[in-house]
Amino acid sequence: MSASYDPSNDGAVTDFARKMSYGDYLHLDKILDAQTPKSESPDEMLFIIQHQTSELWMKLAVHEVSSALAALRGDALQPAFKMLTRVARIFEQLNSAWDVLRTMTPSEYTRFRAALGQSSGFQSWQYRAIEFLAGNRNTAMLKAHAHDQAVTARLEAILERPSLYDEALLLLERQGFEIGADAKRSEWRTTREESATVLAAWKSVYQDPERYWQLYELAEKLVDFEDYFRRWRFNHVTTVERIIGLKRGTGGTSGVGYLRRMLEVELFPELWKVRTEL
Ligand code: HEM
Ligand SMILES: N[C@@H](CC(=O)c1ccccc1NC=O)C(=O)O
Repeated sequence: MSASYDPSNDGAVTDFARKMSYGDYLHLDKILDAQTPKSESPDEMLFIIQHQTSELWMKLAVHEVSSALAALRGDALQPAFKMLTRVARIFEQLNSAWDVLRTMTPSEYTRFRAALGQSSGFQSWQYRAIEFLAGNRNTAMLKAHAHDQAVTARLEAILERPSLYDEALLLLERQGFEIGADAKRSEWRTTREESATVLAAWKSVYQDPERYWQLYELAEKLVDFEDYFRRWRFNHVTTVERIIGLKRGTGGTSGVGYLRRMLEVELFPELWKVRTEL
């Protein structure tokens, strides 16, 4: 291609005075005007963009998990599978993003860390929404959002209804499996108790995949989702240790100690336990 090539001779549209352009459609004016570093550090831009892009991907994850949950409720398994696959891919994307942030050294981060004040990813409501939607429901996590009525209302609305895993268990029941206490719940705000009855139901599914192919596929989609989610947590805690060591978090927690504890959280416990049983 020569430097004098003019795409408008090829039909490229160039007059957007009265037409919607790429930037108009994507509201790039808003998005690209939202990076305001609080320090002189040249690395703060990386930190901001890393978080903003993560929040955009999380927005899509919230959207997809919500849709998957509704699809399961309506017995539309194929669409739910497609959405869950997409959620796993989003997490893969979030996981790769750590490689960019890891290029920031402790010395570089220290130059702007004080400017962050007490803000922290701990206050990411979209992250909490994903956890709540999946089924990890610790209502104590609502406290950090009490100052924001709109966010609190959105999180409360998620807690009012069954989680993704609850919907998977209700589907098991509709397909004829005994799920015990999970079939009789009247409130959804808290994380359910692990159950031997549910474990036995999943065991039957895994012992005869040909017979229960759809439930088997659903179980593996959920495990895939949790697998990627765990990798995200692991990448986070490793990056955090690499950058701030064992310092307390700006959000007030013990930092790496807190994040290591969170590595133990299981979203779909019986789906992991069933492996030992086969
Ligand atoms: C320099 C990079 C980072 C450091 C040093 C860091 C540090 C921490 C620490 C210490 C915590 C514990 C809460 C606290 O007391 O502050 C935390 C929580 C959290 N961070 Fe980060 N973080 C980093 C990057 C990120 C990125 C890129 C994201 C993506 C959005 C993120 C999202 C979160 C979330 C969602 C939590 C809450 C986790 C939970 O409650 O299980 N962090 N972070
Ligand atoms: N908790 C971090 C600060 C931090 O990482 C952060 C601060 C503001 C916005 C997002 C953040 N990312 C993840 O926690 C720290 O203790 O250094």
